[in-house]
Amino acid sequence: MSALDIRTVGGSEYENWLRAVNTGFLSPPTPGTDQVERNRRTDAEGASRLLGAFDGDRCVATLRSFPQELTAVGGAFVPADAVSAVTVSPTHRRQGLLTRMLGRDLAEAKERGDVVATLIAAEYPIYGRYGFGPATWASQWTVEVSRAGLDPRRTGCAGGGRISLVDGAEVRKLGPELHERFRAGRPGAVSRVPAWWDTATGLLRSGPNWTEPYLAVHRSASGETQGLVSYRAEHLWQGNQPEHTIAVDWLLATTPAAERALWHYLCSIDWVTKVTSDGRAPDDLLPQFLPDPRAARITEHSDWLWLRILDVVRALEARTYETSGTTVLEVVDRQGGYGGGRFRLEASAQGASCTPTTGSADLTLGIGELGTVWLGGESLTRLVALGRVQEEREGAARKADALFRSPGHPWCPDLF
Ligand SMILES: CC(=O)SCCNC(=O)CCNC(=O)[C@H](O)C(C)(C)COP(=O)(O)OP(=O)(O)OC[C@H]1O[C@@H](n2cnc3c(N)ncnc32)[C@H](O)[C@@H]1OP(=O)(O)O
Repeated sequence: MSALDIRTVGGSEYENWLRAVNTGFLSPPTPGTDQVERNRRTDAEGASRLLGAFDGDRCVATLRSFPQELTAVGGAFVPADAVSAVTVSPTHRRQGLLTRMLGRDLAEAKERGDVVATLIAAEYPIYGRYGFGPATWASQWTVEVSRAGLDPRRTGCAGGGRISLVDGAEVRKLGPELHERFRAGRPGAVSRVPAWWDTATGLLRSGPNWTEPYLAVHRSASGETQGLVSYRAEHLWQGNQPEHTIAVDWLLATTPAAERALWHYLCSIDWVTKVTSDGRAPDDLLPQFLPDPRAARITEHSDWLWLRILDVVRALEARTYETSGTTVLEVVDRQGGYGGGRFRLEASAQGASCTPTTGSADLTLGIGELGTVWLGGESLTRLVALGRVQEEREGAARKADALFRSPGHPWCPDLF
């Protein structure tokens, strides 16, 4: 283990710390004024906790965490310790700095009473050893517009809704409230600070290469804002034929009608032959909005949000369950003191109770596996088949799956 000093980073060390973040992420090392301004704002608004490891005057390792709310199955907002900007400079890797920084951050999160820790993993093998498991997945979709079967003469919304192009100021006004309604209905979604909207609309920029996106809002017939989309055009002329691509930065909707209208709008823009979007839910309704669903293809699919349960009792009591039933879980946590133990979960439509027990277990699983099934995006039966969860009683995984399953896949549209 490295003997370097790890400490909370204060104001005057901020740019030194940011230089280390850029170095770890292989970005140009010296932070520009745009990046410093944007990150300072985001960190101040988000009440970020910054850790750094110092070798002499130089910051060589970084970790940022901040308070977040994560939507559980059923819509409750659960307090989370969101972890990001994890870097160790190439000169100081594999000396235990990540282990020390994350150990300290998770211990403080547990002490504060956070129920889970969350992060987006840069590489799959890093975080499993710390009790994290993948809990949401994201897909990249590509729509071949000419195969979609949409009528090119129709641009209107069904049901009297309306789509308007708007500027950044309007999105900053409408977005936060729309997002609050959205995240209440989507397990896996996370809270946002106001700076998220300033960054998405260019008021805050990370560097000189920023270009302005197109922004459109969907309003229902009664005038309620139900959807927002940000997109850009990638130009391609084949001879004298336009074959442009619309690349969606993000698309949020609170009703299927608004979602359908926004995708149809994007597919109806003249000159456009392809519409692409990263980071969508694996069970996105997009293909089913098209007369020919095969026009929409998943071109990439990967794990996205990772979860580390810090408090098994509160995590299991915070979510709802599809049916009534009881299961006893032996939860193995290699990092003692966080989440391990044997727990009896009793679930019904009225709520759930989870209590430590000495009764015999139905299933034995790691804390990371519990994180993986908690949002309903993975099944215990599959994890048993993979040898990652052990059935202590025949049929226990299937029975527990009936409790844990959720009507839709969890989805986290944010990168943090
Ligand atoms: C939430 C986020 O911010 S995700 C971003 C993560 N950061 C990056 O990917 C930037 C580039 N990488 C790095 O900065 C560093 O390599 C880090 C942060 C991933 C790891 O930092 P280190 O200080 O080297 O990790 P540390 O020495 O504590 O390693 C602990 C264990 O994890 C293993 N490990 C660390 N990084 C990796 C990796 N990328 N792939 C596989 N195993 C890894 C180590 O081998 C070690 O295993 P061991 O205990 O069996 O020997």
